[in-house]
Amino acid sequence: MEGLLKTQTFVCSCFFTHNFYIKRYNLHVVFYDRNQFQENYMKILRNKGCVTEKQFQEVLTEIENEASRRRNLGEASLSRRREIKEKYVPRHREVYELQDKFLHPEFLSLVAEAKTSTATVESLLLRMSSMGQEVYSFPLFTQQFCRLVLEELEHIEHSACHKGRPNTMNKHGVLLNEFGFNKGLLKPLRRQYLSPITALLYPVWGGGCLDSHKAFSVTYDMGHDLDLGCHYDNAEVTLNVCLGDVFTGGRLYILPMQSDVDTAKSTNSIKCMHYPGWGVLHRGRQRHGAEKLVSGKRCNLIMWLRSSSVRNKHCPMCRGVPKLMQVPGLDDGFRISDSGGNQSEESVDACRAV
Ligand SMILES: O=C(O)CCC(=O)C(=O)O
Ligand SMILES: [Fe+2]
Repeated sequence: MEGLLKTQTFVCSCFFTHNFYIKRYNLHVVFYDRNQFQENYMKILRNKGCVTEKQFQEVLTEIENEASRRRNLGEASLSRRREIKEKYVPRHREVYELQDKFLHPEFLSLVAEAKTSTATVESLLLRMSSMGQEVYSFPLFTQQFCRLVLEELEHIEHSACHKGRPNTMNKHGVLLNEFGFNKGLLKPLRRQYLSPITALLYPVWGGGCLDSHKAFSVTYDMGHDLDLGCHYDNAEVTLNVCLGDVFTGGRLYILPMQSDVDTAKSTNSIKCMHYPGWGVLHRGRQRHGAEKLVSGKRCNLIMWLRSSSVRNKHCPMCRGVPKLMQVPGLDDGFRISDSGGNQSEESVDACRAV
């Protein structure tokens, strides 16, 4: 579908009102206006140490700035893409085109197995590690490819072009689609390599009918962010791949899903060490965060994998039926077909989601 028809892209209107993150108080909030905010959060914030009028006003200003940034985001993204296309000269052109030699031999064998008609979760588990609670880890990229990507990201960071930052929580890192990583690298990675795996691992979460993604890098360093607060992703399935560098600490922790706690499947959180080249797959709505980096610098590639046939029914961020808005420059993976039904890229008949 994609590439033949012009895909109409949408965001849920909650993007402009929900999930504002106040890092200082480690709090996610909904913001419609000052009165509603004061009524809903004054007490909560006070309990978290936001006690003076000045502190409260600072929080308000921060959220209003973020709300305004989101309103202008589509336009800003389009303008950055124009600038990048005109001015950015890559350092390593080859990393923009996926080649099998970038992929770890064990990952290629995992994908080959996933593509067979006899593949099962059990047969995949002979080639990947289960961390419990539908969290899986496996080698994905070669060290050499990670090194090239890290150098490219460094080159991007030092370039004069404006950079789109991943989201409210990650200010250090870059939106990879704006720099042209999607077409030749990330889209083929999702379609040809990840989808066969996610179809088996996450059938009820849209793993069999992924049709878009949002990808970005995240960076933690001694001079700036060291950790990441607990959150869930705007994704049906998330891929988190460590690119390097040399670091200690910074483990990914993943909390049990409420449904797993209810059925007593698990009450323990999972801790994943990051190894350069290794990827972790988890459900996007499973709450998680990054522990404090102890030394060095860590950079990871995050792909929020999306399935329109799942999210069209249920927005992962506000948890309601999405109120779709078309905003030039913004795409949160919701889709509407010409006939008004749900339509997804490559997958309508292949979708195993319920
Ligand atoms: O830093 C990490 O490994 C986690 C990043 C993450 O969860 C996110 O950006 O959504
Ligand atoms: Fe996340």
